Amino acid sequence: MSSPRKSLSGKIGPSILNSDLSNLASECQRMLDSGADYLHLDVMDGHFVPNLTFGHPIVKCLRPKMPNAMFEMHMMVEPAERWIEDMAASGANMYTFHYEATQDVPGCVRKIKEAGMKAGISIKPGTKVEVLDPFIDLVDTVLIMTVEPGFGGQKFMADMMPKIEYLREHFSDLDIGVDGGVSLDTIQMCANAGANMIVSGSALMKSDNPREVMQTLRNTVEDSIQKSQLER
Ligand SMILES: O=C(CO)[C@@H](O)[C@H](O)COP(=O)(O)O
Ligand SMILES: [Fe+2]
Repeated sequence: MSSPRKSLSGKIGPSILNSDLSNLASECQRMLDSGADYLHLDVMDGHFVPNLTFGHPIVKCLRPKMPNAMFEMHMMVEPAERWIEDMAASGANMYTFHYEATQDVPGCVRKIKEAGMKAGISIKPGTKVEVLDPFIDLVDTVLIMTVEPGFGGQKFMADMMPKIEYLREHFSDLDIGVDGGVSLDTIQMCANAGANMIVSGSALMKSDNPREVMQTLRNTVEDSIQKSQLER
């Protein structure tokens, strides 16, 4: 018996990397109040990427202030497995690790699930998308990087769109995320390619009206999903 079809929806996850980190909780709350579906929290270890951000102690402090928020942890750390238990204990909902940062993808996913979180897998711009084929059934989402991980505010790499197109063509129900330089100028490309989980940092943080930007990003994705479903 085939499993029931999952219906895709457009979701917006603000990245708070380029926000005022001295006011992290209020910046997160501002994004939630503006209609964010989840928060994309970028964890960098100064080793896998050439930058440092924050770790599970911060997540633990944020959690009680926003008990119902969905925290997706973008773990730019090596080894990828290192912080699974601590992040789960601190209140993270999803642990998105990098393919390039582990020797054992299935083992890493198993530990994430055993810790009670959803699992996401991400690839850097230089990694071929086909390497993910054996692992798609194991994970909840795939996150395609459209900048070199490490910094917010970089230029969107349009040449990553074929990776998203490949995934959407082969895995029609998969939640596909895109991260890096996503803005009102680049969302149409992401939506056309088939991304449905939209991470956006600077474009939201710099906007005077993040609610309107989120709504436009979401509508663009939803329109594209509807169109592709009509074409099926
Ligand atoms: O993971 C990363 C960068 O490594 C991202 O989440 C970005 O920080 C998103 O910010 P913008 O590129 O949208 O400014
Ligand atoms: Fe990120």
